[in-house]
Amino acid sequence: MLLQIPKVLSAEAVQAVRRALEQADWADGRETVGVQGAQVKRNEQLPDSSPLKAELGALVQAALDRHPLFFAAALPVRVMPPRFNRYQNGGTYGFHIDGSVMRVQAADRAAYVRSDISCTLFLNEPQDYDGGELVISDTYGEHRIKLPAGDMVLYPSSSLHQVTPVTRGARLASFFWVQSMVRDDAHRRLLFEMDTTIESLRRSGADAAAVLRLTGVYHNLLRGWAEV
Ligand SMILES: O=C(O)CCC(=O)C(=O)O
Ligand SMILES: [Fe+2]
Repeated sequence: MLLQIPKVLSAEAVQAVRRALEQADWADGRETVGVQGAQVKRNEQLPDSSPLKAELGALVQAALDRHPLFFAAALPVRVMPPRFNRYQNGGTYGFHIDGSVMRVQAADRAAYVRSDISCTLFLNEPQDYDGGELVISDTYGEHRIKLPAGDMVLYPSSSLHQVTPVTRGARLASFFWVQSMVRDDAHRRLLFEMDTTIESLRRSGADAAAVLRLTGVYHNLLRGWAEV
């Protein structure tokens, strides 16, 4: 499922993150990627050891925790600490596939996250730069994504994707991966559709007993599919 989640960060939070990123020390994005990715990756990132990365990452993670749509769509069990990237002067990240299993910290060999879902949270406005589209290729074709600051896209980590060259200005984003309690994307989508439909039925004042039974079906499907 490819889903856009609006307003993960407020305008004020976006401003604060962007101001902090203006002062930041950036590193070559190839430091956090394998051989395959390094051939096509031309961008900058906050180093994993950077205190600013930890601070801004915590802010993003807190915003995700408050967002009901993120929980409903991702059913997160583990989230990689968010990273931050910048593309400018032709910066790009050619077609690649994200690593399937990631270590949270190089020193901690026990902490792994399986990447079920990839997320990009846009931190500046589409009119600030040319190019920099996130192109996601799946069985339905190619989707080109470029969102307002504060909005996020999530998509299955099994998809090939690229970021097209930024030919004017700079593109700033936060990106991270989620291990979902429901590994199968098709199951996750069914649960998301059921969850949001139950919510609209509830809001429209539908028959409470029927809504209760449907809620039971939702939870019993989740109980069957969840790995926690
Ligand atoms: O910058 C983005 O939107 C995506 C970055 C990406 O695909 C990656 O770092 O694996
Ligand atoms: Fe990627």
